[in-house]
Amino acid sequence: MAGDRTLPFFSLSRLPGLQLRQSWVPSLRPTVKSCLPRQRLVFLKTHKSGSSSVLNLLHRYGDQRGLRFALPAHYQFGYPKLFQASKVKGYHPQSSDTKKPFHILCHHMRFNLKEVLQVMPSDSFFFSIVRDPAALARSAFSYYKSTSSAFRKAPSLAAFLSSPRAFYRPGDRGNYYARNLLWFDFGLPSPPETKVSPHLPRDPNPLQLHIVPSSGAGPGTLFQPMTTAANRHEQPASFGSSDFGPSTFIQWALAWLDSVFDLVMVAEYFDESLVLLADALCWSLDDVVGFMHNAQAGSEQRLSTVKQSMVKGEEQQLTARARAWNNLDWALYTHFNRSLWARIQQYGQHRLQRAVAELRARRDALAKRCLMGGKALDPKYITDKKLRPFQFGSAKVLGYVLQNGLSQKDREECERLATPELQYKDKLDAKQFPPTVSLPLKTSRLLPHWITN
Ligand SMILES: Nc1ncnc2c1ncn2[C@@H]1O[C@H](COP(=O)(O)OS(=O)(=O)O)[C@@H](OP(=O)(O)O)[C@H]1O
Repeated sequence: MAGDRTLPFFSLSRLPGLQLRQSWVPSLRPTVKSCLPRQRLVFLKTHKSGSSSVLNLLHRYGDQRGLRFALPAHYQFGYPKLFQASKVKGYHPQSSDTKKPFHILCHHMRFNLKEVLQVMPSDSFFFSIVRDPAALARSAFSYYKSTSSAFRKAPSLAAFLSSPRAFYRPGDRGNYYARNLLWFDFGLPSPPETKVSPHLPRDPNPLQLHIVPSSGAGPGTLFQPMTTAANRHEQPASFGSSDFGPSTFIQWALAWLDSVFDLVMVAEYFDESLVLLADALCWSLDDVVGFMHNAQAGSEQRLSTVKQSMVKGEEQQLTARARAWNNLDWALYTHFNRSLWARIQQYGQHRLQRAVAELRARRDALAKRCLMGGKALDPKYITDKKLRPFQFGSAKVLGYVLQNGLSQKDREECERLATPELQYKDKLDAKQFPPTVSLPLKTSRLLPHWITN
């Protein structure tokens, strides 16, 4: 695979199964650093899945090392439209991987591999995070209550999930938040009730598949994978199958994601995921330790629904309905949950447990040192604008207040850990694009031409 890194553009370097398998081999000797820290990263920031907590560690890592972020003009890359390279601030087309100037691409987007690879080298580390669709639905319902027309009409999440079609119409305003949000964020199309043209473009993104109305070709001609490098390798058996239907489509989409993403974290196993992330990137535990961001007040009970053993009947029903309604996300979630645990097995369960315990101890120590009350607080206590999270949705978004009397060094470190994503993005933006001093006209006229040109 090393050779692949030198190949131009996207087509040859991210092949199903190959790069993935190699980058998934965990390091064997944790104490000896024989690897080089990876610093070209693409993080697909999925919605309502713990992604802001990951963003904070990426912001800090890049900030402290002077890495260049591919930043949106505002806070997202034209979402819900598919990502376009032209939305990156300071982007200029570069054909060669080595000339691509950015290290980290990590703000909200709808994933679009072809365009991402216009901005980021093809050997970047691609990762993302998923969350149990039941927990995600609870979070999204509260956050996007007024944004999604389906949620807006529904009196409660329970009412919505008991008869979602009474409230939900696919193309209506903001309704990507109301169903299969992860699938949408990964840039995947809906599976065929519709059918797929056999003639497909040279494009690695399944969104570019030509989906034709179901009155079109017969079932045997529904689908062929795109004419990319993938064609130079064995196609998975299911591709040629004559009974191609939604489940085959889902399997194909998951296989495609496996070929693109080096790691998909799972919010319910956040710390386990962080340990694997540090290992895969050759980063230290200190690089990945951080605080939880963007939690909504009252959500503690909602977290880790898959781990709760004693959920009430109603909650169980709601969970089951949310997973069924978000069937594509459930397929994604179970797939990546399985991959995570396979990877944990490879890493070693005991070794992982020790690392997770170490990570938590470091987080606890940081919380004690940095945070008033040692935990996230109601925004009414957060008067410092730099630290107050953006308030949106029907619940309060929690944030942090720093301890008094910190040394300057501690204060800087604690502030980095506690800074919400929007403020941190603004800070990085100001650093990468320092405001140009605009001199009064009279003065600038007096300046020599080599300064003004
Ligand atoms: N470490 C960790 N583990 C598990 N869950 C976590 C974690 N960090 C954040 N969260 C929960 O994720 C929700 C916010 O997700 P995002 O940051 O992705 O939201 S956003 O799309 O950027 O607005 C939000 O969920 P709700 O509180 O249920 O709304 C957070 O509580």
